[in-house]
Amino acid sequence: MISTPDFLASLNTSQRSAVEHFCGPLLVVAGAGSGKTRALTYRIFHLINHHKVHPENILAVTFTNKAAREMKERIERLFSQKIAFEKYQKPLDALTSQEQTALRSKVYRTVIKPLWIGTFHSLFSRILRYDINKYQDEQGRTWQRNFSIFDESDTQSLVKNITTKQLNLDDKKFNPKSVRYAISNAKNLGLSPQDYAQENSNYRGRVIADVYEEYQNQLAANNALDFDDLILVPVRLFQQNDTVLGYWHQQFRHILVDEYQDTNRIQYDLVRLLATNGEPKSEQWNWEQRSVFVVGDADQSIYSFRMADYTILLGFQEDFGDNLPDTETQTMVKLEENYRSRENILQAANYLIENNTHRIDKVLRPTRGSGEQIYCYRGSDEQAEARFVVEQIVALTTENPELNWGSFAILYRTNAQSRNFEEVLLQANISYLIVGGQKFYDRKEIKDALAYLRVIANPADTVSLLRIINTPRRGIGRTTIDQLMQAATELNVPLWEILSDETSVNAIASRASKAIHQLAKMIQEYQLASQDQGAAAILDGIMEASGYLDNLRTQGTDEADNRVSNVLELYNAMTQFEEENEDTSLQAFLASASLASDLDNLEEGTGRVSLMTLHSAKGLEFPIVFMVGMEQGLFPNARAIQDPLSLEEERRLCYVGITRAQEQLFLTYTQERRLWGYREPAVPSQFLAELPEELISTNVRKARKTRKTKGSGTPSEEIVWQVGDQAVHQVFGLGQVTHVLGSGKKTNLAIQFDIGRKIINPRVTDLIKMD
Ligand SMILES: Nc1ncnc2c1ncn2[C@@H]1O[C@H](COP(=O)(O)OP(=O)(O)OP(=O)(O)O)[C@@H](O)[C@H]1O
Ligand SMILES: [Mg+2]
Repeated sequence: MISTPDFLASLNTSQRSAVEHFCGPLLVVAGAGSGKTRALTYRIFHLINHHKVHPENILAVTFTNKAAREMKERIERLFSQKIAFEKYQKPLDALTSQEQTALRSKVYRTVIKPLWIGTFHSLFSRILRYDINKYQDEQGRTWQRNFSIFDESDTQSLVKNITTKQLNLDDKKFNPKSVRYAISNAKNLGLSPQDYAQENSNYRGRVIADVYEEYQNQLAANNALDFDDLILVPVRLFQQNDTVLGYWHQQFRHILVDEYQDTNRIQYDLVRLLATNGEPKSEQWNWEQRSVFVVGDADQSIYSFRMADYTILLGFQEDFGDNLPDTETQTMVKLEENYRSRENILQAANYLIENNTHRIDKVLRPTRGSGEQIYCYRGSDEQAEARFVVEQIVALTTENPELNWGSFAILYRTNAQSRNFEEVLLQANISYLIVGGQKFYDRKEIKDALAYLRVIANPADTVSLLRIINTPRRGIGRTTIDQLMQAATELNVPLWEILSDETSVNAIASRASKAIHQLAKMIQEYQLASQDQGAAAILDGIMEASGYLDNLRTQGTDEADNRVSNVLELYNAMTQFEEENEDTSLQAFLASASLASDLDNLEEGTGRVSLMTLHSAKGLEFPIVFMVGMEQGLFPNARAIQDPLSLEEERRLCYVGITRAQEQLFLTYTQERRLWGYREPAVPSQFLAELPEELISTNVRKARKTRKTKGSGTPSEEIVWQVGDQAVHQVFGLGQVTHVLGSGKKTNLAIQFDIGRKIINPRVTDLIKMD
């Protein structure tokens, strides 16, 4: 008889005590790579498995959507394993593949789907879908539950329209970008336009407050929110309406937050309101069957430019803990072992961060052998630097069969630094992934498709309606559109109300009226259909009915073909969304698309070198890390050199970078770099000098020049794939090809794996075709 394994056996004593903590507040503080995220993940499993907490009563906040997805996968694995033992007395792997699939999809449905795991933005946009109709802002503006979420480009153009067209402001004095930034900051501090005007009583402040006020009017007129509203509106709603707050307070009995050092005041208010039902601090807080569990590392706080504030983490125990009935109750756990990095890497990181004055000292002990020295390399210029990095990647993969391209990360301070690395990687025929490059959802055709869907879901969304009114061309000219808009503005109604009324259209638009009627009729049909059809079906229908896809198909250029495959990829993303989520409505999908952050790449990153900024690397780990551009003025950046507090934040960023590396770390800088168009001599970063000399080697072994490219088995490139083929993927295991998307060099495969459908590029991902 095989007994069920102890699932917490892979945790150390401190992690275990954090995981087993049941009710009341708990703060886990610890350095990088000490298993904080792991403890948080296991605690969710333990709450459900051991304490029998219902998954829908758990709210877990992650920093990215990707982290949320990984956490769900992990918890699903643990549960499937547990059930395999209980039901079959066997480990999961020993079951037949049918048994595994059936078991795992049941776990997904019953345990994972009902969990509330995601970023602050995605979780609270979901809550607003239920309750925003009960909210009113200080000027009496209201929103409906089918609200649109405007992204940065939508909000930018709203602001620009207000500053240049409505208020006739000078573009140079009131640069729309900086005005938008000021509004966003105001929202992050919880300031309304009136509050803002009070705090900034000079001319500029008053003007920005006016723009802010008008910006709010327009958001409301479009029944739209911006990203900041997704946090600010719930806070205000909870403060206004006890019933709504009471409902969600009851629902979320256990609240967990990862990366707590990077929360800002408004996000903190949300956590505090939900956990305490808005009661003032007193002995009334009832911690029975309820907990707040946060994990973080003040040394990794790197988002102060988004108002993140690590003193919130430092204040946690006082905020939540000092009025507990039982003073013996534990409110803090420290983790002191690092499981990620080799000792040399860890020592360097610890040494560096000690240069910061604003910190609490903590212990971080290595558990792994010392490993190689840290290599420091100086290239003559940025091209030599890129060549060096790529040569090392080639040499290391050739020498070490366990490494593949996915084992490497190149981390830089600013996005612009990626170009040289991309060029050399391309020449060497090495596939790479830019994390945080152009978002899938920012591509023109995807924005067009989403605009159609947004108009169907929320006809008041005039911004989206204007985007598609004559896309593809249907003979509705600029003058007609202006006249329709003018009527809408004068009557103070959404454009849709004019456009969908035959009589009004006939009166305003003579020649184009037939085309407008057709458009309105088509949108109405799909509005009706969306009441009982899933989001993917609606996309499919409207893209054909509107002639959007036909228009691209007849163009016959590579670019147009590419756009068609992107729309198909969107379709696939939607079917995947429908499989993974409880709420499959159009609104729910649109929210998830708006919130797909630039760190979530739709395509798979396995088997590719990752390129990203140091900020994007938070929470991640890679066997081999290159930190490039280690130069004064670049890293630390020029502003920070003048300002001690910013310098400390740059140093924390450097600490984050170093601690991403598991096996080996490379630091590179140049003798001379082209910056802002000029060639300038470069000065090595002061952070290099802060590392202990004995850990650093400047004697980088010569990389062997080799042309060998890596990839196991037959290169996937030569395989011709068909629907129905069986494919084995390194990570996802065995799957079946359900669609071949695009053609020739652009072919992508949709493959159904146990964990769900994925779109895979067979030219960059190793796939084995089964006979
Ligand atoms: N008790 C343990 N035994 C073995 N490995 C562990 C243990 N705890 C964590 N790990 C491993 O150590 C690595 C780092 O863990 P994790 O990502 O949870 O750390 P973290 O504290 O969240 O790091 P960061 O501060 O960078 O977010 C992971 O690969 C994880 O699987
Ligand atoms: Mg973590």
